[in-house]
Amino acid sequence: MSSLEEPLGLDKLPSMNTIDRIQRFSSGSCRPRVDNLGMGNCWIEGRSCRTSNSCNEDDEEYTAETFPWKIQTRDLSQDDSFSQKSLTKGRKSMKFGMIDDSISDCQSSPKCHTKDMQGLAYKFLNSIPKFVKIVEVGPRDGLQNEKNIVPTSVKIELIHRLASTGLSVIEATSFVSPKWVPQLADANDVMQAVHNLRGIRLPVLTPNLKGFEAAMASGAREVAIFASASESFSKSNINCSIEESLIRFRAVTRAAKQLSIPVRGYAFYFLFNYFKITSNNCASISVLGKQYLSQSAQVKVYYVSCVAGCPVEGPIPPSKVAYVAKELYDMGCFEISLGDTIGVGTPGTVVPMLLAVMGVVPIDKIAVHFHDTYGQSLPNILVSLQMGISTVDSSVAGLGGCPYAKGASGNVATEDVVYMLNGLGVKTNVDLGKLMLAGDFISNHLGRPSTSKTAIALNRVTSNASKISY
Ligand SMILES: CC(C)(COP(=O)([O-])OP(=O)([O-])OC[C@H]1O[C@@H](n2cnc3c(N)ncnc32)[C@H](O)[C@@H]1OP(=O)([O-])[O-])[C@@H](O)C(=O)NCCC(=O)NCCSC(=O)C[C@@](C)(O)CC(=O)[O-]
Repeated sequence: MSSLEEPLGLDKLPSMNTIDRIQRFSSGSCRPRVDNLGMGNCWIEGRSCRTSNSCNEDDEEYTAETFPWKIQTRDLSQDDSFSQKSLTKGRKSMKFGMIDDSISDCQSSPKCHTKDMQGLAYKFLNSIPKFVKIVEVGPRDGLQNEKNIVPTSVKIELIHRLASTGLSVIEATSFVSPKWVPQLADANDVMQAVHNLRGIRLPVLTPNLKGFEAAMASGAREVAIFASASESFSKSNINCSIEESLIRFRAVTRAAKQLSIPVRGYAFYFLFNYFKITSNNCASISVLGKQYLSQSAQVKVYYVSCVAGCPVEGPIPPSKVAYVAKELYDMGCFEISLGDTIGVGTPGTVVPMLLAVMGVVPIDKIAVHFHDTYGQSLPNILVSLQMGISTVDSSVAGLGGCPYAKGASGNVATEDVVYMLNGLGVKTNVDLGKLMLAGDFISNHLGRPSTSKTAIALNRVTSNASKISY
């Protein structure tokens, strides 16, 4: 029998459809409900009732304490008096949390306190989209940095498994120079094998017209271009300046438009990149005091995070990211994915960056793409959702750890994103169990454990359950 500290099994995970509950309460009516949280089978004005005509007053305390946002009896977004109070009177108001110490005036009266606390929770959760599109980038961003070549057949199997989970977008590969990214040299073979998958979008990266033409020949029907917000790193990643890259990308978007091919744009804002530098200019490159050495002796490949700003150009302002994002949007990209490539961003830096981009690109065209090197992806995603972003990039099993840069890890794990969204009552259409099978498949092939904490916890439950002797 698993003890209390064991994680819940897949079939027992709480699936609070919080957003629906809040809206349901504001109508004040009671509706019978099947509730796997044991929260009673009917709610009136946020109180858990056994039947629709006998609400048990005692439950209110239990509910208020455990799920303060559930006792929502009015739609606060219309109630200016409350929002004005929490917005204006608070001395320590947080930008998006509206936490201020005027709430403490309510401490003495439970009624007032409960209502204010419900209001805060409502404000934290109400702006979160009801549906989030997950863009799975594991087969491309996840695998591109793998040192050992993954067989084409394994890449194809991974895409098929991901396609069975309910994911609607799976980034399949890149049509880039095999000298730069040997792992994806089999791009054509992969796309020939999967391009006919039904009901799934399979975008591929194309840095220039050559890549675009190769992608079209392979059967690809959607492409992605990728620009950086800092000169020096544009040169290291795609061997040209930002402006030159934009010229190249305009040629790709023009060609794509003629064939009605949708183009996604990536804008890197915390640049993760690599300089191919000879030893004599190593000294100038050491941001964060760390230098990551490549495996190859003859060329030192340094991975430099420019979170503290570009070692050459200094801080990269969000306005620069907004400039690149707007250029990509204006040339016809249907969506702009903002990439925190080595995961150094925090909610404190993500918010101003998103505000800058939201000033020039419609919010429903913005996606966020977080790597989890510093464990900041989920808080960064949550704050993005609270700002209204509804497209999140992620990588099954958290693939993408860079074999050259010690400590640099992959994208946020898709399993962890789905678990958090399920818990928030946000729909994704992704089956977590099937997703974990895909993650197990690729992790077993790579010979290393998944970095998804959700997968690790749930797999532990399954293995414990299988050990229980009956
Ligand atoms: C862009 C180039 C090709 C320019 O590279 P270049 O050297 O400037 O290009 P070139 O025109 O001089 O060509 C050099 C060689 O590459 C060939 N070539 C030229 N273009 C292509 C192509 N499309 N596909 C295949 N081959 C190509 C070309 O034919 C030539 O072959 P050679 O004559 O030497 O035999 C090179 O810099 C490159 O491939 N870079 C790789 C960029 C890359 O894939 N980076 C990783 C993806 S971005 C990313 O991961 C970040 C993101 C998006 O995930 C967001 C985030 O995580 O934050």
